[in-house]
Formats: sequence, C-alpha cells, structure tokens
Amino acid sequence: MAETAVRVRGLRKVYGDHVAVDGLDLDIRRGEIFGILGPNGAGKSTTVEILEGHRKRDAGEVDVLGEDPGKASRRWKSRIGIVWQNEIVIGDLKVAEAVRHFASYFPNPRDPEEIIELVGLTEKANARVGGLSGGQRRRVDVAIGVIGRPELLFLDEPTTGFDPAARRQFWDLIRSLADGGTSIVLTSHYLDEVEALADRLAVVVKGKVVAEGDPATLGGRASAQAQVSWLGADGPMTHRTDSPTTVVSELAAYFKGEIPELTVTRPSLEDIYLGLIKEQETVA
Ligand SMILES: Nc1ncnc2c1ncn2[C@@H]1O[C@H](COP(=O)(O)OP(=O)(O)OP(=O)(O)O)[C@@H](O)[C@H]1O
Repeated sequence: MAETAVRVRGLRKVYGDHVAVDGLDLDIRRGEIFGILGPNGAGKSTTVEILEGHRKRDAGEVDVLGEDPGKASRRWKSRIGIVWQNEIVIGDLKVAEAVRHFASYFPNPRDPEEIIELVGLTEKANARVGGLSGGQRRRVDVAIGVIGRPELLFLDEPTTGFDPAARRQFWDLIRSLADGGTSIVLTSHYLDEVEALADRLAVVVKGKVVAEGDPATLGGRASAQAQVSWLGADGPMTHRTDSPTTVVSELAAYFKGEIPELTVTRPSLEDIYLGLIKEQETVA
C-alpha cells in the first residue's frame, strides 16, 4: 500500500452522452515520474482532474495517497501539488512575494528563497511576475506547485513555450524533485519530454489505457526490428533485422573496418505511440 501513490480501477466519466473516461485503470508507484500520453480529447485532463479532487467521477475506484480524492480532507490537499497557470492571478506580485504568499497556505512549506533558487529565478526574485517571459512564468508556476512540499505533483504540459535550453534545465529540476522522493504525474504531448523524464507511462485513447510500461519497452519497442543503414558501393543501403549485431559484424568484415555512414536504429517512442493510436482508431 505504502508503495502506491495512485490506484485507479474502472474509472468512468460521462459528459451528457459523451463517455470521456471509459473504464480506466492506473497504478502509479511512489517516487516515480509517470507520464500520461494521448491524443486531444482522450480523457487525460478529465482523469487528472479527478485524481486531483477537482472533478467528480461517475463510477470506479480512485485512491490517491491513501484517500478518495472525491472525499479528501484538507490535510490530503496539502500533500498534493498542482502546477497551475497562476500568472494571471499573481501578475502584479513580485516573484518572491508570490511564492511567499502561496507558502502561507501550507502547514509545512519549503523555504521560499530555496525554491526560487531551485527553479533558477533568484535573479528575478524582485521582478513582477507579469513582466517575466513565458518560460520564467512557468517556473514561478512550478515554484508555487512545489512550495507546500507535495508528496505527489501533477504537471500538465509543463514546458509549453520553453526554449530548448530552458526545457533541459526544467527537466533537471523535475528529476531533482523526483530524486527527493516526490511522485510526479506528467501529462505532455512532447514525446521526447516523456521519454527523457518518465519512469513509466500510460497511453490513453478514447478514455482507456491502451498501453502501459516504461518508455524503452512500451508496445514491444525493445524487441522491434532494428534498421541497419550504411553507404554501400551502389548508394545508401537499409536492412531490417532481429539481429543487428550479426549484420554489423558481417558488414565490418566485408568493409574490413569502418562501415561507411553506419546507423542502427529502433523505432522511436513516437513511432510506437503513433502506431498505437492508429491501431485504436481502426478498432472504431
Ligand atoms: N466540462 C466538459 N463538458 C463537456 N465535455 C467535456 C468537458 N470536459 C471535457 N469534455 C470532453 O471530454 C473529452 C475528454 O476531454 P479531456 O479534456 O479530458 O481530454 P484530454 O485528453 O485532456 O485532451 P487534450 O489533450 O486536448 O487536453 C473530450 O471529448 C472533451 O470535449
């Protein structure tokens, strides 16, 4: 029990006559970064909002940190962190004021100065939130999301609008939170982000989990055929194989050393993900 952060069985949510979540099961372990992927309208936000206690469900069992979010206590709420888009509400406040303000809501908050440093905003501590860049504002959102020392953090599309360097820094921040023991639920449309961060992930399509696993092996990825490509005497060559090592050794013997322009690739997470989505679409 202590190992589980989130346990969901048979979750269902209906809007009018539209079934948004249709018998969804989920297990998220304590201390892991868990990615939720899925196309637009798949039911990800609805599911996450139910886990956060912000939306009622129609059926199913939900346990988050040992409680039902639908009936959760105030104390439970203080154990959950949610990265909202706060900037509109707090635009007039300075960064340090905003973080301190939110710290005051929690029984055992982290030190605001420390958190501002952790998100890389020390130099902007006295700047107004409204005047920050999009990426910097998102960092304020994260600072506010983690100020209460959450055991479980919900991150929805955290790096939208970040430049590549800021994304990498942000990933380091998320990893450092996870290393510190925070369980993290990450919803993102960026497959590279999920691949870089998630220990495990679930793909949600039409309100159900259609695949679950770690990014390296999801949907048979690790055992999928490899593609060996090289430059042959007559131009570029490609060979699909279950035993790329054998093919590469044969090529090395043939070329008596370096194989020109050699690459060995397996399907990317994106290839696997798009395949899963396509498969589900055809199952109408
Ligand atoms: N408040 C609501 N009232 C009616 N229908 C809703 C409501 N919220 C969501 N829906 C519908 O439920 C389905 C699932 O929506 P949800 O926002 O959970 O999907 P999502 O996977 O988060 O999508 P996205 O990737 O676009 O954010 C969609 O068809 C959406 O139109």
